[in-house]
Amino acid sequence: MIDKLIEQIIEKKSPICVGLDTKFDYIPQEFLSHEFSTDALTYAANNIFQYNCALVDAIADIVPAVKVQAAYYEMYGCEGVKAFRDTIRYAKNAGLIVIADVKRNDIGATATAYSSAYIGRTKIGEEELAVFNADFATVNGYLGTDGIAPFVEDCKKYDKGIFVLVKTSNKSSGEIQDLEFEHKTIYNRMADYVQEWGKECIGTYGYSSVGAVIGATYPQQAARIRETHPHIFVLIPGYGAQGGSAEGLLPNFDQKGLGGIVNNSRAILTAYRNEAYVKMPFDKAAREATLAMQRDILDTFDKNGISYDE
Ligand SMILES: O=C(O)c1cc(=O)[nH]c(=O)n1[C@@H]1O[C@H](COP(=O)(O)O)[C@@H](O)[C@H]1O
Repeated sequence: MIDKLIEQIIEKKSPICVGLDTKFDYIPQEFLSHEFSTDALTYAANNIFQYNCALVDAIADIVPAVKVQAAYYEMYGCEGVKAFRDTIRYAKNAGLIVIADVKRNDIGATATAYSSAYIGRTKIGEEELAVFNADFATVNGYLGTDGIAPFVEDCKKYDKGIFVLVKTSNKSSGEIQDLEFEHKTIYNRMADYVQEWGKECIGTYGYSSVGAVIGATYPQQAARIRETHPHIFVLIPGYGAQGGSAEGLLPNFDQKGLGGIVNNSRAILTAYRNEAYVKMPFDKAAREATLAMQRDILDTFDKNGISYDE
């Protein structure tokens, strides 16, 4: 799966993932459907799905992927989870690669069930069903190898991928991840495991379908990880609303502009509230904000001799 993602990144010159962390409150009043259906949760979930469809239509030709963050759907109950599933389907039909941001993990047997749900298959009698059928899922590796192995198996079996949390973007991520043991930080040790777990999933560009999450807010840590983990492809959240800069993304990338994909959720979802785009409809504003992000990254690449052209 990593090769398919990389091919789209090269084709669109866009190492960008739009985050569909869609809250009902983000939807502008004028877009809300007027028929207040059966109950509030159904109403919210239907509107969220419609909003996502309009956003996907607005950005599908300029980005390779979307990341659908499950928490923003679970908060609307079963109806929200249905919107999550339908959003994944819609984005895939639009030709996008979909990352299910579910950050799952558990003991091996239960991790197998999570993996079946998001990237594998659920067996019912003779049938095998791809339930949420995302291309990638985010996972938490801090339970160790038995909690990740089922996901890796499904990556191989069904040509899927995972991103394992290594160094997260949030302020308190250092409380545990930066602790040192035998002269190595916990996050660096996790990166060692990610490289080991993914060694049979390396594609033609030299990156593995078993990737890592490293926040844009921690460029020095990203540089340290990159020194010794050349095969790890990185999902990089934290650009935009969390303050990560294009300069700070550089340690993740090689000279061909490969090695990572940068997520941006709120700053694109709610771009219509930004002064720069305030007169635009939300979908046009989202597209413009995405194009501005692409320019920012490509200009920074250019200044540092990084290019998608041969
Ligand atoms: O796994 C993630 O995607 C993730 C990891 C991390 O370290 N930090 C982080 O912000 N995220 C997710 O990335 C998105 C960031 O959203 P914005 O800050 O609005 O761009 C949210 O969906 C977070 O849950």
